[in-house]
Amino acid sequence: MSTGRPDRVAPHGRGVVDAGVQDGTAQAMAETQAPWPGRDGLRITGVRAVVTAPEGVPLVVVRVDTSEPGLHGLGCATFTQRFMAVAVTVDEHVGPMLIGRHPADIEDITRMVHFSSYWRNGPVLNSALSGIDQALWDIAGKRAGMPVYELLGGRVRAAADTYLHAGGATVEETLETAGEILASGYRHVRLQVGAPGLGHYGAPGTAGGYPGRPYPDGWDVQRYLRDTPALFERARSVLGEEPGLMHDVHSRLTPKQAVALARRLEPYRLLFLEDPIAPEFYDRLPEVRAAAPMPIAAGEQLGSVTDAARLVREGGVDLLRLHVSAVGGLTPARKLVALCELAGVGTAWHSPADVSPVGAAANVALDVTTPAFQIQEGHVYGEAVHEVFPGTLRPRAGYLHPSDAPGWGIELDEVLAARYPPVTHLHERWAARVRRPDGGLEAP
Ligand SMILES: O=C(O)[C@@H](O)[C@H](O)[C@H](O)CO
Ligand SMILES: [Mg+2]
Repeated sequence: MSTGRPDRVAPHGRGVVDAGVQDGTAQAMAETQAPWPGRDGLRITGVRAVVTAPEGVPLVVVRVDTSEPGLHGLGCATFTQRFMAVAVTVDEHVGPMLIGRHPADIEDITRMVHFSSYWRNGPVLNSALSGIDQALWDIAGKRAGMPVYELLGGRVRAAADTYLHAGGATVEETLETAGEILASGYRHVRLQVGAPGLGHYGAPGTAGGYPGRPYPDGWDVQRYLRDTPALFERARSVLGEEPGLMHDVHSRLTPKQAVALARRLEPYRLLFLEDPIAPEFYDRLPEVRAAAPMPIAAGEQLGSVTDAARLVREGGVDLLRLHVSAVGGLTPARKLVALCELAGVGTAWHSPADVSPVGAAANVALDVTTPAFQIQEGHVYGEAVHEVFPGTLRPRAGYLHPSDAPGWGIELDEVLAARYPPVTHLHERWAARVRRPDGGLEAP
């Protein structure tokens, strides 16, 4: 792993002598090799994680090297809240199993890695798996001379329509930002408004907003249930009928509160209402969805392909909203896409600042190759990200067009990446403050 922090740099074999990997020289493990001959002599020669935070958010990518000079692949393994755990999983546990394998055996390699821990799934293991999976797809594309979207069967649309976030301290501030986003060419915008104390999710608060309460910086659910319909009522009168509007509850409501909010928002015709309830209660999403007048989008916190499939099969979502790396990468995600297509469920992949540009490119490859696609969350990466990851997609008139370069079309400048060392506990410092005014912790 390369993190730009010398104290954390951990080359293979750090203090641990492995049966197959010694002295930092990668050697193939006999047991993890395919029981069939490779079509040619190409082999995986190295696997490592790189952690970098060019815009403050720690990103994890995996680089897989091969025996062919210059032929390597990149995959997104970003789980920003636990980036070090993912990097160690890649470097110490998973990477060595890939040495000597032919990079074309993506399905077998990812199944082998998945089964090999016996206890499997979860965001740490799946993010590591995604890093290698997407890197192998990148290599496959480069070998074929094709962008990954062609390997997936080719386009069914030109580009992915995206939305950005508008979140202000007041309704007017939120709508001002929303107006700027719409004026710059986007057709859809996610609206969040602030509140006293912590603020509502995605928008600022005011310190000490609930004086005299046990926790004056808290978040008040009843206030949220009043503020949100007021935000959307004003939004329609200011922004008009045309823009697509959405809202992220960020999983803070009970199923009944979620239904009440959804009904109050009906006149404003949201494109979707996101994460109305916490993942712990996903078995109650079907009842929320059945009672909600607008499409329900959920799933960014899923860390299991099985749980995601259940959400689709049991009628919990109108729009499946995966953090693709958290379910294990492109290989499991494309199976879920096929399930969505067959079940009449749409897709709206998670892609804010804590998805790497490689992951964002994987999202777009899925978006442009499935009829199930509905909309894509967008994030305008800062220039530092473009420098570290040359080829990072730039939205054009609100659309993300896939790169036509082979693979993902994205490279990684590791020298520059090292200039942006990751900082721990950014998200945790925020999440630990999400409490009600009585001091009780809330799902963040
Ligand atoms: O839909 C979103 O973009 C948010 O839910 C963020 O992904 C979440 O706060 C973690 O970064
Ligand atoms: Mg969200």
